[in-house]
Amino acid sequence: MEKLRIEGGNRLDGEVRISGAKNSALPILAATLLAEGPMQVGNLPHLHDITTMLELLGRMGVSVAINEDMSVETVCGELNSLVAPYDLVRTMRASILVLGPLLARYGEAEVSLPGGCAIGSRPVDLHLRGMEALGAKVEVLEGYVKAWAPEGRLKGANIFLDTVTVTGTENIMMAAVLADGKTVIENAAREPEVVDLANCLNAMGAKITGAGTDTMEIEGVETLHGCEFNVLPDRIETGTFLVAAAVTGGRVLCKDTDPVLLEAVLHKLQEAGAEIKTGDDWIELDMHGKRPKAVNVRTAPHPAFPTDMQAQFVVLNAVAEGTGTVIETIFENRFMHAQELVRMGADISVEGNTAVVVGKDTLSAAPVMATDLRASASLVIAALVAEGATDVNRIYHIDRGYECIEEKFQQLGANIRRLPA
Ligand SMILES: CC(=O)N[C@H]1[C@@H](OP(=O)(O)OP(=O)(O)OC[C@H]2O[C@@H](n3ccc(=O)[nH]c3=O)[C@H](O)[C@@H]2O)O[C@H](CO)[C@@H](O)[C@@H]1O
Ligand SMILES: C=C(OP(=O)(O)O)C(=O)O
Repeated sequence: MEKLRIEGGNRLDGEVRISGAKNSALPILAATLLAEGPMQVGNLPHLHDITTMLELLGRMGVSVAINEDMSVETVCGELNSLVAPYDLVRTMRASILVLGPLLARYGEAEVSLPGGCAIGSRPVDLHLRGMEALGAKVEVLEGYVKAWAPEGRLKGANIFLDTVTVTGTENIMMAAVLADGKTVIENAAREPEVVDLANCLNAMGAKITGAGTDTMEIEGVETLHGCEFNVLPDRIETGTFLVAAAVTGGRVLCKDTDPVLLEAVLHKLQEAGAEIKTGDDWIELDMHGKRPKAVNVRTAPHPAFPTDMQAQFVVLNAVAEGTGTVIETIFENRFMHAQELVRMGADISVEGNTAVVVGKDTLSAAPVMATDLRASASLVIAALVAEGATDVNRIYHIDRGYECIEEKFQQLGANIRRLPA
């Protein structure tokens, strides 16, 4: 298995281009199933999850072509399969996002239940209840969700989500766009990726209002057409590079990003002592050689502090001046990085959903194991400041969510390389 070897101690300094957002690209690729006519999706990040989604679409019978500018063109007509099989779904939970579009346009779908993952149980009950509210019949049999629309077309409905769910909101929105009548989703997720998907669907001819608020209204239409759409910048990749620069006392200019997408994160970085400057599509962080100050963080749905940045801030606190408390309210088991960081000399105690992190002057290198995507990112950041050479193992997690991670860090002056299996 490949690993990353990182020699810590270099202060990061430089510019990095931020890629398109994985969590926006995946639902938008799933939405191409709804388009009668060609769709062109640009600013796609070069990631394993994107390849998996394209493979899933291809297996179902969507024609997929990659253009010279790396945008993807899809044409989705007659499909030869309405099944998302286990071998693909098990590597990527976001495969569940084909459920809504398939039901909406083809009246049936069979999607393997996504497996458990290291950050919590992650059920999909709210997705399924949403489909039922829209008139679908849903059965879970032999590990597969089988859903069909007995009348051929789904029917608009009022749906209240008990818990704010990002992919749940996206799945229900994609099911509702072709339904007969109006759907209202209450307690909808407000994440920028939900808004990006709604913008894309509207560009395809959908009638969605209220995206970005907790109440969305969707007036069903008969058909959707193709369009050209560029996915928004990755706010989590942006935040990861900002934290990496901060913990090394360095400076980074993130280009092709959007400061509006990560206000809560920027606010915490300022509280940690970073100087932050922003423009329309860039963010510059400068620590001026200083050590960060510990900050308290509590994750919650957007616009509050994102759970996908929690692990990175645990590392920031681990090397900061003072003690920081990190509370995880979204996933019940998202502190797997804490144990690995402790092996690098961090002082972290986890009780329930709270990690108390006492800042240390320095961390020390140790072989560590990545357990999930953002945990992997946090280990890389820790290795950048640790004394000695750290090997981060099981990096297939990181390749799900970070494009060319070692090249981008090298560009900023880090000593990092990928070692073959
Ligand atoms: C591909 C993608 O966009 N992934 C993101 C998405 O994941 P994902 O959409 O899977 O996360 P959700 O927003 O659905 O999860 C939020 C909470 O709701 C619970 N829940 C969710 C669905 C459901 O049917 N029942 C239920 O109880 C979950 O267990 C969790 O406790 O949002 C998460 C929260 O911002 C991010 O960490 C992920 O990076
Ligand atoms: C948890 C994440 O992704 P996924 O929902 O694809 O597992 C993430 O992006 O941090």
